Amino acid sequence: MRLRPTVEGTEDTDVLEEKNRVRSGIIRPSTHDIVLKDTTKYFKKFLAVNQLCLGVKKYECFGLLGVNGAGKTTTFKMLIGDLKISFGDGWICRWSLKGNIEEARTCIGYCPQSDCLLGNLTGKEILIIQCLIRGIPIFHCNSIIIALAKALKLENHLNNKIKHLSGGNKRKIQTAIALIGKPPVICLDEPSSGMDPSSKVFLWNTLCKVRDSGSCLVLTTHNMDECEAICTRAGIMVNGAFQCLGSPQYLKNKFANGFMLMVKVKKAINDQQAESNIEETKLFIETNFPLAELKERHENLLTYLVKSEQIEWAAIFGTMEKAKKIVAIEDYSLSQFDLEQVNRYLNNSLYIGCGEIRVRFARGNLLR
Ligand SMILES: Nc1ncnc2c1ncn2[C@@H]1O[C@H](COP(=O)(O)OP(=O)(O)OP(=O)(O)O)[C@@H](O)[C@H]1O
Repeated sequence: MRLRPTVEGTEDTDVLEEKNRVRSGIIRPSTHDIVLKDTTKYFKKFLAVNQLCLGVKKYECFGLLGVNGAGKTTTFKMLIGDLKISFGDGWICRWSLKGNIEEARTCIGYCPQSDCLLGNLTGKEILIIQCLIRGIPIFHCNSIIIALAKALKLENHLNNKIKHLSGGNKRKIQTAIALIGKPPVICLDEPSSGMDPSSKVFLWNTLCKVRDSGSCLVLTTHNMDECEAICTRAGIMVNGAFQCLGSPQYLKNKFANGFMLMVKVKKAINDQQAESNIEETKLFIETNFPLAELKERHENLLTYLVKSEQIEWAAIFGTMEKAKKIVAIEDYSLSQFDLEQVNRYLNNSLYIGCGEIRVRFARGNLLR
C-alpha cells in the first residue's frame, strides 16, 4: 500500500498561498506553462518530494534552491517524465505529466545535472542530431548552431570531440541542446556548474534573453548570484517541500533583514576559565543586542543571528570594539545575511562549516 504524503508543516504563507491558488484553479494549465499540483514522489517509503504546488508562466524563470538532497533533481525528473509522480499531477503546456508525457516532452528543453554526451562525436555533430530530433530541417541546422555557439561562447570548441572538451564546455553543449528549437519550457539542472566566472556571466545574459523572448525557465542552482541574475522567482526546498517562495529580492528582504555576528572568545588556561569567558561574552552580546539569537557554539566560536534592520553598522562596530576592551573577545566578524545564507538557514545547515561562510575574521572589518 502506498503512503499518503504528510500534512503540511511549517511552510511560509507565500507557499500556502501558492498552494491555495493551484488547488482553487486560479493557477491552472491554461494560464501557466508549468503547473505542479500536490506533486509528490516516494522512493519506496522515502518521501523525496512532498506536495509541491507551483505555477510558472512565460517570461518567468523559476529558481529551485536547496541543499544537496532537498529534492530539486527529483522534481526536475518528474517534470521531464524521467520519474513517475506518486501522488498529485503536473502539466507542461497543458499536457498532463501523468496522462500525456510524450506530448509534454515535445515542449521541454532539458539540461541534466550530469552530462550525457557521446564522447566520440564533436559538439557540432551532437547539436545537428539534436536539431534533427527537434524536427528542424537540415538546411537550417548550421545557422541555428552558429547562433547558439555565439550565445554560449562555444565557437572555438564546436569541432572538437566531446571527450576532449573541458567540463565547463561540456556544460555549454548540454545547455545548447536544451535551447535548440526554442522550446516553450526549459529545465536547467545546475547549468553553470564547472564554468569559469566570465562564461557564467555570459550564460546568465543568454538565459535572460531566452527568458525575455517568452520561454518559461526553471533552473536549479547552488549559486545565489546566478539565482539573482536570472530568476524572477525562486523557491527554497527543504526536505522535499517549498519552505518559502518569492522573487530573490523579496526573499532577501523577508528573511535577510539582519546580520550574522561571529565572535571568537579568547582561549583560556583551563576549562573553567574558558567557560567563564564564554558566559561573560554571551551576557555582553545578549545585553547589547537583545535580538541576537545564538545559532551555534563551536569551541570558542559563537555565531549569532541578529534579526534587525534598526541597528546601524557603525553602532555595531562601536559596541564590539568596546566589548574587546571589557570582555575576553579575541576577534569578531560581521556579515549581512544574503540569499545564500537564507537558503542555508532554512535548511538548518547555515553553520555546518565556518569555512563555507564568506566572511573571515579581521579586526572589525567586514570582508565578503
Ligand atoms: N532513485 C532514487 N532512489 C531512492 N532515493 C532517491 C533516488 N533519487 C533520489 N533519492 C533521494 O531523494 C532525495 C532527494 O534527492 P535529489 O537528487 O532530488 O536532491 P537534490 O536537491 O537534487 O540534491 P543535489 O543538490 O545534490 O542535486 C535524496 O535524499 C536522495 O537520496
